[in-house]
Amino acid sequence: MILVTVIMAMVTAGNSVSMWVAFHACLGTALVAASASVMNQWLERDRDAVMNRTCRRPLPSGNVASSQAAGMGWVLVLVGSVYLAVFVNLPTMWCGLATWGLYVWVYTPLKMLSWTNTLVGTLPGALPVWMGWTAAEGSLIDVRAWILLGVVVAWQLPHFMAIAYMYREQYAAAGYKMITVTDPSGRGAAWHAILGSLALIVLAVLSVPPVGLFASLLTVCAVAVALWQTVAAIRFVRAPDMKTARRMLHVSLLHLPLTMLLILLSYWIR
Ligand code: HEM
Ligand SMILES: CC(C)=CCC/C(C)=C/CC/C(C)=C/COP(=O)(O)OP(=O)(O)O
Repeated sequence: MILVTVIMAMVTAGNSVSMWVAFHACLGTALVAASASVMNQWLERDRDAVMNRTCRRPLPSGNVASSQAAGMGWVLVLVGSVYLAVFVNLPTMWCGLATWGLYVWVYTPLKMLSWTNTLVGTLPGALPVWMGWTAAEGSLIDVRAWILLGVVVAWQLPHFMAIAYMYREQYAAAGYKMITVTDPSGRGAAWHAILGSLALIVLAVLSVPPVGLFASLLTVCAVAVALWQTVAAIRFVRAPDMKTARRMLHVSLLHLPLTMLLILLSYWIR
């Protein structure tokens, strides 16, 4: 899904991108993102062993040695960054390194320190959008680059608050300071999800602007999808439990691809 956000941003940046640049941008992003995942699992190997959700991963299950993982993480980020610099461009490489640094060295340690970690984590989750944007030679002072970033930032709130609630006991056992651990009532998580969903309604209008009849129909669809996410968040606020949390997660997994499709359609008919 990260790569789908990259492709969506590349297309909507407005400069026609060759298939080769698109391919190189996706492969380079995948290499740097793979490194981020490996480094995250290397740093969290002991805590991953405690959680049922993560204990079967390669490091805690003993299939990969700690030194192998660390080596692989560093090689992947090095190869991925050089690849982006050579085959795409330097701004994309810098966006990739910033995403990687924020995820591995800011978000990952912050999970042990403060419930604000998720707010920080939304940035590396969304920044690949800017990798696609810069790969297409888009300017980062263009307001549309910020709107697209905002969509993926806001989307992660209902997405992850559902997960933080579903696995709150495992997170607590591993020592993570997720908001559902520091506030087990689920109310704090629920409000994050509501605010994220409300922001998604505004961002739906901004990212799928109603300029013309068919475009307005697409705007209505984008707002309807964001409202669907908001209703799931409201149900979770009113009764935080496994059922309402799982529903909110499932809606989020449909919300982002649907919104990206509508953004692409509204770009193509312009
Ligand atoms: C703060 C940021 C994020 C956090 C903390 C987070 C965390 C998680 C976790 C823990 C799961 C596993 C749920 C389970 O085991 O039941 C998950 C699932 C998923 N996430 Fe995220 N995520 C974040 C951002 C993103 C982003 C940016 C994308 C893509 C654009 C994404 C796409 C997905 C998808 C497709 C799934 C379902 C597939 C799976 O269970 O592996 N997430 N997320
Ligand atoms: C180009 C590049 C570097 C892309 C990286 C994008 C990326 C990995 C985004 C994930 C965002 C995020 C905060 C995930 C949760 O990790 P977690 O540690 O909470 O998940 P876990 O508990 O399953 O390990």
